[in-house]
Amino acid sequence: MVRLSLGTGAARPHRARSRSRRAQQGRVQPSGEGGPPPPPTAVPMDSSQQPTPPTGGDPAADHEAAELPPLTVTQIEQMKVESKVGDIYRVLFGAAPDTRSVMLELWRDEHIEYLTKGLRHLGPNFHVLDANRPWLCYWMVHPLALLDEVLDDDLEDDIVDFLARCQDKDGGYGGGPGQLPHLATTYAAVNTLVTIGSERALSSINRDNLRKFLLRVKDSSGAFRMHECGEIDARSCYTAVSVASLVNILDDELAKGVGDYIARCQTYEGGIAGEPYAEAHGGYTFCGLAALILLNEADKLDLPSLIEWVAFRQGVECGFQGRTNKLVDGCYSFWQGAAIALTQKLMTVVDEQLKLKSCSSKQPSGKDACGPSSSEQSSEKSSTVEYAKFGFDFIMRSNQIGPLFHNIALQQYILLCAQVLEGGLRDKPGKNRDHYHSCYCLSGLSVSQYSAMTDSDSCPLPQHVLGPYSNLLEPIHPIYNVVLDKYHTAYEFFSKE
Ligand SMILES: CC(C)=CCC/C(C)=C/CC/C(C)=C/COP(=O)(O)OP(=O)(O)O
Ligand SMILES: [Zn+2]
Repeated sequence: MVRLSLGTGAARPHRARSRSRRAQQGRVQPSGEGGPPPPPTAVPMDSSQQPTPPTGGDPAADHEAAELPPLTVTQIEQMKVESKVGDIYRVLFGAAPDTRSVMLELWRDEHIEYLTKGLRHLGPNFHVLDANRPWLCYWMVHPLALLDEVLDDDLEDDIVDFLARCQDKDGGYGGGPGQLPHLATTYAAVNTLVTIGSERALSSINRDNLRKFLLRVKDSSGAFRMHECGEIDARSCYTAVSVASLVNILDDELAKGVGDYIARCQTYEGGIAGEPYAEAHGGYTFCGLAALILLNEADKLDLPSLIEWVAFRQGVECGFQGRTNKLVDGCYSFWQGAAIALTQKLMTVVDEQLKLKSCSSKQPSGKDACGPSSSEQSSEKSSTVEYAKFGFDFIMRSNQIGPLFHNIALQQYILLCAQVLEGGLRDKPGKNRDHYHSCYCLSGLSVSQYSAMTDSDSCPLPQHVLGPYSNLLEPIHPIYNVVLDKYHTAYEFFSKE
């Protein structure tokens, strides 16, 4: 096994940590409206149990004063009574909650420590995931960026060097040095490099070769294979389109036929399956919708039925399930949460489709009565399309409607059920933490915190951030799942080329 040696580079003075604009605004006391949502009814509750008694002391005493939101004991007690957080916690963990759980606090320092330690020990500790090492980089680098944690320069350089060794001489990235290039690890490597964001990181991506690799894995149907002779699914289409769009190499040749393949993956339930005639799943629903937006072909989907399917995947436990009749899982906070958040900017298409639906239900020749469908209009698109602009324009667009899921309830699931006290996040209570779930639970938390805002990078109001305002994460570009500031840097960088 080739070992990734991290943290061994020559020491350089560290950059000053620059907290973001949002973090600099400091903590804001949550307003009354900002309290936790109503209790999730499916979590079994013992009605004979009273909320946890007051601790009797100053809840701030355990923590540095500067690190605490200005909540009084009475306010915390009131929150406990209103939200039954104490009850839920006791049922889940069989113990009285600590103050930070009751306050629904994001355990930032613990998560940062867990993720940073993981990055520093990437070589020897993860040999079981030897074919996934760019993923491991992404699953740690991205949540650290969400937490606004700046990596040491030498660590960043080591990651850039390692990913350069995973880059195939003929394009694309393998799971480790010398491994076959694969679309999933290519996506993970490109997103990691964009998140690092330095000139060195961005210029290490060989775009000409990446385009050749993408053409090699493009099937005659238009869809993509995960690797040469590999499988085709909605995930391979998304990862190909996402990296091509991000590094500004997406063109008609790469785009041709992908949208039609993805549209064929939408099922009778409304969600998107991995392949035509398979079962709708949150992971593929995100992939399919995100890819279609990057291709400016979201109107090829039946969006009202997609929205309905995703919205009903949020369970009484407050988290999302990945498919019908399955258990909720923290990682779907992103796959389902981001999919439905994306539709908040697609309401014009949704309205048009609803109008067409009502026309065609009134008269079979609804097409004549209502004019051409948006799909018919989209086939008239010009052939000199600036594809990278679709990702850019989409994020600059305002949300046309508020959240179509319970954004506060989702935050409650992540903070109360998915967080591990020692740092890291997980699928659900009883499961172990891991870097994949840490990445996607925090990505989902960010999406839900910003979902009530009209503009994607404006600061959410305190009532949209469950728990102390210091829980607020960096916003992401939800199509690529990279932190928004990092996306803008990459967009500028690759627009110049
Ligand atoms: C960018 C990229 C690579 C995206 C991948 C998207 C993604 C998460 C797809 C899910 C794949 C899948 C069928 C999981 C089911 O697992 P399961 O049966 O263990 O879980 P379930 O019970 O929750 O359905
Ligand atoms: Zn999961």
